[in-house]
Amino acid sequence: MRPRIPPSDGARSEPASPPPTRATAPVIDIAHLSKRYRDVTAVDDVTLHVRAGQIYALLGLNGAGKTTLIRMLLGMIAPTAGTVHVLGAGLSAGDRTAWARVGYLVEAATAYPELTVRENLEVVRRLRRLPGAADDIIERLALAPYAERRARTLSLGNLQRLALARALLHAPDLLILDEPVNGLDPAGVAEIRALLADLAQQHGTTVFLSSHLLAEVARLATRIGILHHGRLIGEHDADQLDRHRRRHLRLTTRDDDAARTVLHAHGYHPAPAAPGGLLLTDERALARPDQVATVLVHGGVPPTELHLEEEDLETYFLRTIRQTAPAEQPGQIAEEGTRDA
Ligand SMILES: Nc1ncnc2c1ncn2[C@@H]1O[C@H](COP(=O)(O)OP(=O)(O)OP(=O)(O)O)[C@@H](O)[C@H]1O
Repeated sequence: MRPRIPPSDGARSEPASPPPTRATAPVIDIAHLSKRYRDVTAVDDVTLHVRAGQIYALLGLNGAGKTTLIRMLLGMIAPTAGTVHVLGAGLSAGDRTAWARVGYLVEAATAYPELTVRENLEVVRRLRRLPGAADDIIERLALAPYAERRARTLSLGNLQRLALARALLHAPDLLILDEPVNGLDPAGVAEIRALLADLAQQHGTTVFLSSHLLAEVARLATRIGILHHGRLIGEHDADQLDRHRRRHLRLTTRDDDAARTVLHAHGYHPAPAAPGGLLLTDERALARPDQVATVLVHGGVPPTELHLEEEDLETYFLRTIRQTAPAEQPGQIAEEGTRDA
């Protein structure tokens, strides 16, 4: 276990209303952050906080401003306005103590092409003066079969694993990852998801990551921010996401007009569905589909099919984005949203 942020100094023995301790202070504290490039506002007045142990996923389509925000977080570029604090410090200010506790991966994974996977990790280990060998991290990132291969011969997915291994080698308290699952196949995505979840749950590592794979990454996060055109248009605790996803009861009968009349008579509000059948969104219908079926049976129009359907995460995210972008054509957004890595 790595050292945790100490609690308040304990000089007083009596419990009192807790003062704001370092343990409760955000690990990442971003306030009114903006970055403008001539006529492009890449990041627009973003305020967000990431707390210790959270896995915060910043989700957005290509060009939403994710990389720009992460580069400001790491002090690689200067904000046009606003402030950024990481572990209580500004990383750009060259605070070595904070840097020693941060692992990061930004944009395309790179490595020394002529060195093997193991040698690449050894370089980082020596630079950081870390004890031991790199075997543990090689195992954890499933890189053992490639340990003696030169980096230039690796697939994109394995290069990404190597980049993650480098970011994790010094067991950082905070991991900042820009598109960490880029180039990985679905099995690779699932592995990285398990690894990050384990780091957060078993070791208390805080993770801040960005991705355009909305649904894929949302399943890993404990908190989600949606970035669109540089603006943070929504934030949710992951366990609250289900509340926001639309649900409906889809039913078909042999006579939809008769079914609609029966349902109306019982206080439901059916709407026509495409390509046929009816949709119900009444809370009462969603909570008790069996009662809807009973009403229809008693009314002489038994349902031939009855499904409780829930919007998937991808659809939910795209709807959220679309609602804040009325000027755009839905088709454009859908295309953008389904674009692959
Ligand atoms: N150095 C730069 N000069 C001018 N415009 C830039 C620069 N860097 C980024 N941008 C613009 O800022 C916007 C946000 O880009 P950014 O790379 O941060 O988005 P992103 O969400 O990371 O996208 P992607 O997933 O495609 O990497 C884009 O319109 C991009 O063209």
